[in-house]
Amino acid sequence: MKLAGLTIASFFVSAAIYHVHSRSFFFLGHFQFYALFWCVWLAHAAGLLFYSVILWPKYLSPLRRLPEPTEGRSWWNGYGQRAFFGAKGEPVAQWNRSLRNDGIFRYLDVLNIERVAVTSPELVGQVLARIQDFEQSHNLFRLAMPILGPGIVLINGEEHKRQRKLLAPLLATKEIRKLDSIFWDKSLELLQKVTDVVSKTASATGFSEPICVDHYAGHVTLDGISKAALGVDFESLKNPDSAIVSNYRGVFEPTAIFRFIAVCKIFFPRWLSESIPLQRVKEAKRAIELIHNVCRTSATTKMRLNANKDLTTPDLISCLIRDRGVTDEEELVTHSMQMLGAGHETVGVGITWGVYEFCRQAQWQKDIRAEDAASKRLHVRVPALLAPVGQIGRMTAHDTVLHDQLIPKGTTIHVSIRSFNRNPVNWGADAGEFKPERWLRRDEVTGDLVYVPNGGALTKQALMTFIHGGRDCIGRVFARSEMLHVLATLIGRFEFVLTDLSYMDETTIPVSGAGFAYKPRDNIHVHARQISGW
Ligand code: HEM
Repeated sequence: MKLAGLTIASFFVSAAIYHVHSRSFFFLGHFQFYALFWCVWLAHAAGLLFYSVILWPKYLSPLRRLPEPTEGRSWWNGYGQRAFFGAKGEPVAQWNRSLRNDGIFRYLDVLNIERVAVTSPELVGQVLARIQDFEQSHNLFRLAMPILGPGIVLINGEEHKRQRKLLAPLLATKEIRKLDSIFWDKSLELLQKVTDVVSKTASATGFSEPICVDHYAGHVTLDGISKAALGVDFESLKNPDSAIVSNYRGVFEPTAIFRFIAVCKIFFPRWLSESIPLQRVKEAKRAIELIHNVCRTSATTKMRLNANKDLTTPDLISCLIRDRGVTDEEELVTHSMQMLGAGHETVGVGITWGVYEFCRQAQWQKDIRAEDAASKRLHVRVPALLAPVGQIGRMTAHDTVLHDQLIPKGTTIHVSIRSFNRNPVNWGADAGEFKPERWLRRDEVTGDLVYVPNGGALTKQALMTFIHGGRDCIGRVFARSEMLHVLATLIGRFEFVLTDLSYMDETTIPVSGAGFAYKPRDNIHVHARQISGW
């Protein structure tokens, strides 16, 4: 928009200057006019850049009085490099620990664009509750809309409300139970795959060659969500190299090119970013086309079946058609894409971190096999505690006030889930330590372990993994159930150890800054050994 405005303004200014000097209206055929136009355009662009990179953030913005980190900050690019390469949510978590603040601070991002980080339970609660003031990030919309369509995760306002009302009941506990058989089937298929690898590659100690957890977690969850949401099995466990699977999974590879393309999508028009001559761009386009076709075919087949009263499958799209009367094909494709987008990578990354955490805590692997109901409930919560989505963004829909601070329209607000889940205000002085045993208590009378639902949290909404408020994750029951099935079967049959023991220290694991999920950049590899008797 800014680029178009700049060009139009430069055109008229150059035309006016040219006319004053030459007294002619026929400037379009003259070389001098174009030379003048580019000079004016460049002068405008430099002025605009100076204003937005220096003048506004440093001398004019009402946000400049908020506390902010300054150590190691570039004078023109703020913490842009860190934001580009770093893991989502981690910088805000670190600044929240080191910077004196009242639950709200500012930091400068790429080209000194201002970001507001909100960290205290009260302010985070307000940002998540006031969804008309703090909308879904427009950058996320620009990035994901061409892939996922105008669906619930990306849109705002009345249409968001309508879609949420339509979809949320389909993901309630009662409905998710109907999908259990899908989760079991897929977990067993995965188990067989890993069993094959272990029996083929086991050494004298019984441990297998390195197994890439991300690979299997990504495939089992792609199959799970495609079957449960669309009623179509992508069969990625069976055929990981099929066109649809390899292209689609490639879209989520958190490489530097991924990030570069994402930035281009934010700053440049869609036609331009989509015509970048990179293999990755072509593959992504191909993957989206393939998936769209699958979603469309599935929707039309189901609508036909429904017309004959033959639609009996429990998947979400079938429920939308049969029980909620949705018959618009385009809308069904959008819902399918949103479910695939929201419910695949997130759960896959959750399972990866779950296996990682079990490797760090060998005793838990034994506990879970001991079938203690309370510790089982605790341990399957582990991936959720680790927060597969590190941070969310919101954008102010208009000038608004938060904590007596005026926040201009269009400002991006960041809530670091990583920071919130480990904030002493929420969990006490030992918040930084990963202690899932917070969720367990020994009953004084019976001596049994009892599961404590809120984990002894000091504030009501301390666990932010699925966030809270009017845009909280409607897929949380689905996610927990799928993770439970997959992890319980894996840990039940295998003992896992990390291949790289330096990774026992969580802080040594490089995490990708690309993509939506808080994903290990170089994957997690483990050795697996089959437990006798399982
Ligand atoms: C461990 C796995 C998951 C995690 C950590 C997770 C986390 C989140 C988070 C943090 C949000 C808020 C995003 C934002 O507002 O920017 C969200 C929204 C959402 N999630 Fe999940 N999610 C998970 C799995 C799922 C699954 C399996 C589904 C669907 C089957 C799903 C469907 C959705 C939808 C539709 C929204 C948008 C809700 C709205 O805007 O009203 N999620 N999720």
